[in-house]
Amino acid sequence: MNILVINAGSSSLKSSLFQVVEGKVDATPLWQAQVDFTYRPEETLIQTRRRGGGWVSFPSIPPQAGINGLAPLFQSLWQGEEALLPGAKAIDAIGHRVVHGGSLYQRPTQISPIVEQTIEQLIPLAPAHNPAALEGIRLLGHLAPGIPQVAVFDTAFHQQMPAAAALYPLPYAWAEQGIRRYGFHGINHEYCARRAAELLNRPLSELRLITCHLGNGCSLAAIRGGKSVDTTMGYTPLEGLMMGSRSGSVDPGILIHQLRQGMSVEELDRILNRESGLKGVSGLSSDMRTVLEAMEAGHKRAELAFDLFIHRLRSQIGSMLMNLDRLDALVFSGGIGENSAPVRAATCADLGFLGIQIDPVLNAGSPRNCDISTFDAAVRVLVISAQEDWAIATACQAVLQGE
Ligand SMILES: Nc1ncnc2c1ncn2[C@@H]1O[C@H](COP(=O)(O)OP(=O)(O)O)[C@@H](O)[C@H]1O
Ligand SMILES: CC(=O)OP(=O)(O)O
Ligand SMILES: [Mg+2]
Repeated sequence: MNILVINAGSSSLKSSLFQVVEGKVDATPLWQAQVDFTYRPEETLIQTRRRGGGWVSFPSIPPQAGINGLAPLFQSLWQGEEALLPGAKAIDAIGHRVVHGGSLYQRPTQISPIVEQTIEQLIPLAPAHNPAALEGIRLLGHLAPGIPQVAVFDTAFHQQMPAAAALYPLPYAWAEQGIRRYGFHGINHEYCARRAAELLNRPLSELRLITCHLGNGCSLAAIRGGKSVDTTMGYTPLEGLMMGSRSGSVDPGILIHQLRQGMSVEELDRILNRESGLKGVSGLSSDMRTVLEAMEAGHKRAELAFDLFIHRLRSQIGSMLMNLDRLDALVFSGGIGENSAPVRAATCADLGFLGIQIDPVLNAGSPRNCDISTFDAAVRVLVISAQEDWAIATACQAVLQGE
């Protein structure tokens, strides 16, 4: 069985082709692609890699062509001399990451016209994400007709959160209209919880975890016995932590003020989603690497952006902690969580009173899927590589096998 995964984001797309071997999705994909639509104004960066090989460039497309312009990339899998598969029919299933599934979808779901319609209806709640997922679903439906497609929702893992965590203190009628906290990055929070249980060699059912997904979008989850009991993102992926270019939570009074001053809704949306966070405060970039480099070179606003990021991260870890009766492990994942020793060190600094203490040598040593806490710390601190694509393929396999 071959499963193609499409993980479409607002400005990038990741894709992987997995093989099911002896009933399990093989962790190493046969093929991977990374597409960056923001690489240059006139050029999309497309790179592909086959199992065992290095990244190679694939002919670029104009960024305005968007996901539809990627038809040759996907077709290259089953067409031409270099094709990996004998025809599109050799793909047994296509799995898509869909960021917002609303209240309807609590588990991965095979895509039908109704599911597609719902994803479309949810665009206002995830305007930077759901349109890309839809474009991917439609493109593959066209390129590989008849192959089952499965939507794996980032919201699904948080659907069981208790009402006190899932609702806002707003008029209850709003909650009845669906204005409630959904939470996101569930695919990776759930994966991290399972992987943490493996690394700790303990049953997931008895673990109390806080998972930190720190990528371009950032969120935390408090996980009790494998279930999400609270998370920092809410109705949209704008709530919660400070992110690359998103503000995270701010006083809604500020938004009312700006609207009263005449700012348009579109402008406010753009500023909160694209011009805030690390980018807005540093004035430099939404990329943590750039912020860290500038900080080392003495750039004051980069330092301020970093300090704000850490302050909010620590505050919200504290908030997640209060949903648990103890903490077994704090998990770092996502591009920042996996790669930035300074972020992990600053997040865990002086938390010995909570039983959190990391080993500076282990932390600095490019940890991958391992424990970086000191040997006697009560709380384990783990670094876990996000494997969203593999998790999507695994969910996709389960749906097709009727599990
Ligand atoms: N070595 C590193 N040090 C600090 N930050 C890093 C490092 N490598 C990647 N990052 C950061 O990870 C973020 C992107 O995370 P990623 O999970 O890849 O994004 P996405 O949410 O788009 O999947 C960027 O802010 C990037 O700067
Ligand atoms: C939901 C979300 O914020 O996703 P990403 O981190 O990929 O932007
Ligand atoms: Mg991501």
